[in-house]
Amino acid sequence: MQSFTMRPSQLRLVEDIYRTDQTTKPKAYIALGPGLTTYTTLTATSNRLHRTRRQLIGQVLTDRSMRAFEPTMIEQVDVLIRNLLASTRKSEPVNMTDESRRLGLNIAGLLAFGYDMRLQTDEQNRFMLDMLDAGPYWSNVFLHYPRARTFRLGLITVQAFRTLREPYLALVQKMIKARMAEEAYAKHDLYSHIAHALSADAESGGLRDSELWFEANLFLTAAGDTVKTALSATFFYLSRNENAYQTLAAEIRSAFQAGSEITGPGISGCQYLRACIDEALRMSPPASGILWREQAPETGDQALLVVDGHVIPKGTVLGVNVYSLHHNEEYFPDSFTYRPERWLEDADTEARRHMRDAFIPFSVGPRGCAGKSMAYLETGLVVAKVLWYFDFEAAPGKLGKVGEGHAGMEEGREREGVFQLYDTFTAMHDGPYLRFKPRGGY
Ligand code: HEM
Repeated sequence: MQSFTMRPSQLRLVEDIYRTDQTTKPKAYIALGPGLTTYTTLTATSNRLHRTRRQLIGQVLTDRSMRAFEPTMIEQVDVLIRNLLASTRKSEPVNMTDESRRLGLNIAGLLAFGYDMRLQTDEQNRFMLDMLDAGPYWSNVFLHYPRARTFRLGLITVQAFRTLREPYLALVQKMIKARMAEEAYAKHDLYSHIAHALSADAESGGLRDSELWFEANLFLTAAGDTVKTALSATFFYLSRNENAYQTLAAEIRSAFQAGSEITGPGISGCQYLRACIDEALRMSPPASGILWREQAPETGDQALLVVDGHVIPKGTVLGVNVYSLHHNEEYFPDSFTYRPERWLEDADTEARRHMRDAFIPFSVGPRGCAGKSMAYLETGLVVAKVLWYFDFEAAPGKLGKVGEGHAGMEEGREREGVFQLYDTFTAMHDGPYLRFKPRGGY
């Protein structure tokens, strides 16, 4: 008789399904890409193709590259700070989902195309945000139900999409044209890192022009749409948990002498900040559903995929639901309570190790997020700068309740203290509406 597990089994599933090169993305993932025959780093079903692509695009996402990109990011965060300041002059509450979407997508555009869409200050290009809501929504439908493309639903979607897609593609074309008109090293963006690999033949691991721009386009969703949720959720929980708010405010306000000192290296020492962000990512993961996998064809006909002691038939798709794992009481006691302190209790116990292993907002293994450092840098800078310059609280009245659960909503959505997400592979949400008050002489 074989004995398999001393470890709780959801962790074993994460280990066997994700922390391995025996699995890959199933074919249906193509729905998340630009077309039915074109793969990107995110959608590649061949692990070999994936490795090459990941190596190429990974160059612009390293810690070193992020240090060079940081001033551009900070300029955008400062635009947000000015917008929040303007809201205080008009005494208007601010919807943090809207602000975070504009900021997140604008920064993604700067890294992907070296192009400033000015989403935070100008209405003109904000149709991009509608496409980035509709795109993941429908891609998620087709990911789970690929045959829908061939049915009437497919036709209806194509029609509905056309009005959103045309201006979106026109702006993408404009960004590409503008970028190609400049020297490769004129900006610190994806192009500057991988222009050298363009037009090389496939054998040498190079990229065709169009493939580069599909990867750049992937950044818009991968970086824009996820960071928006991380930020909205962090602000939601801070505005409802006085202790966490006060502890974090004290940390940020004692760590820096001026807002201009808030930089990547500076916030890396702010442990409570990181704990607040991690706790928000745990409770409201930006990709909250199941990241499907199947046995990789490269493992060969004879290889067996064994998951938690079971042989999985070839072609079976499987995965772990991130939201449910992050709310598994075995790993996260009192899992619907926002408690950043859980990340700072440093006893090296088995329970603590299991908790860390069960925290997978960025997924894990070879197909885990390529932009994790960027995500922490961006969310950390925003939250720290906002708390440096402002005090904030939930807006009064009904507006202040937008984004939270309440009795009478569908089952599972009744908890007031929980930020409500709608799974679209990434997530849709609304709120929180916050009222800001400038601190000190700002
Ligand atoms: C809080 C923010 C973020 C979260 C929670 C997040 C989460 C994830 C997850 C769960 C995956 C795996 C998807 C799958 O298995 O299908 C992923 C992949 C990816 N993410 Fe992120 N992400 C975030 C921010 C970013 C940023 C800022 C970038 C920058 C461009 C980025 C780039 C990517 C890329 C390129 C992939 C594909 C990686 C691969 O397949 O090798 N992400 N992300």
